Amino acid sequence: MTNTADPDLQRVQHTIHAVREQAPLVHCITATVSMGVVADGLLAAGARPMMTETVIEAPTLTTVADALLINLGTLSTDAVEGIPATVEVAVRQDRPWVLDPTAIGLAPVRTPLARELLNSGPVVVRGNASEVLALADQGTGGRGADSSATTDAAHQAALTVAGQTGGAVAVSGAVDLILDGHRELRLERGTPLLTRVTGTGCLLGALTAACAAVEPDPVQAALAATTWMDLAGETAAARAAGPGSFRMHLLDALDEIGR
Ligand SMILES: Nc1ncnc2c1ncn2[C@@H]1O[C@H](COP(=O)(O)OP(=O)(O)OP(=O)(O)O)[C@@H](O)[C@H]1O
Ligand SMILES: Cc1ncsc1CCO
Repeated sequence: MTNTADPDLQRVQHTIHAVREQAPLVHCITATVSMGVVADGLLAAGARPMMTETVIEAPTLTTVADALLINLGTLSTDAVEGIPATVEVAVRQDRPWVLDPTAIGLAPVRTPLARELLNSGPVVVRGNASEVLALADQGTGGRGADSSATTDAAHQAALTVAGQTGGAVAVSGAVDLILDGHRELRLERGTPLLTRVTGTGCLLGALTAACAAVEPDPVQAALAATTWMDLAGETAAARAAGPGSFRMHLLDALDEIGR
């Protein structure tokens, strides 16, 4: 990233440097299919991952975390029990936590759980357009984990969710939308290759939690994480032959940004 007079971008650079300097410990309850890329992506960003989801361990381990990610991607029976108790610890300790309501809509357990969790004040809700629409009860979700709606279609739903949490909402896609009750930012960066590797949205949620650990403004934290991901995606796309090498180059590019 080059230096710029844009105050938002300067603050993005500052947040990325702060993640590298402070190496926040991010506890992640995330989809089993994305655990590897989430942990490796956090390490590439200079943060420290910790993943476990059981009620007998996750709340205790979260007492020493700097931020928490709750991703409902492959919601296990262990996590159904572990998530509320772990969120309660983060809230009690005044640690930022991020909700990624992956693949809600059709699923009968995660959908009401995600809506209930909004009452516990996630600093950022991060999801694709279909997930944010379903969260606000304005849509039935995508087919599986992918979005079937455009970011713009989820604008009103994002405002509704932000009104419920008092925090920020980040809608990802070809266009990324980040807003709270007062501000709105749009980014048209990244690469379609980010949709060809599983868990890049989950990793974006984890990066958002890492940024929220060092940046108290939820909109700025979401902006820093989204910019980081999108720029790394662009660099990786220029080097990759396809999805396999893109995954490898994505981790390298996340590591390079902000050094
Ligand atoms: N068509 C696209 N062009 C450019 N960037 C994209 C495109 N689609 C998604 N992205 C980027 O990919 C990243 C992940 O967003 P995406 O919307 O694919 O998440 P998701 O659907 O929740 O992902 P997953 O469920 O696979 O974890 C974001 O940084 C987003 O900006
Ligand atoms: C493929 C898949 N299924 C549930 S979560 C997930 C990863 C993308 O969110």
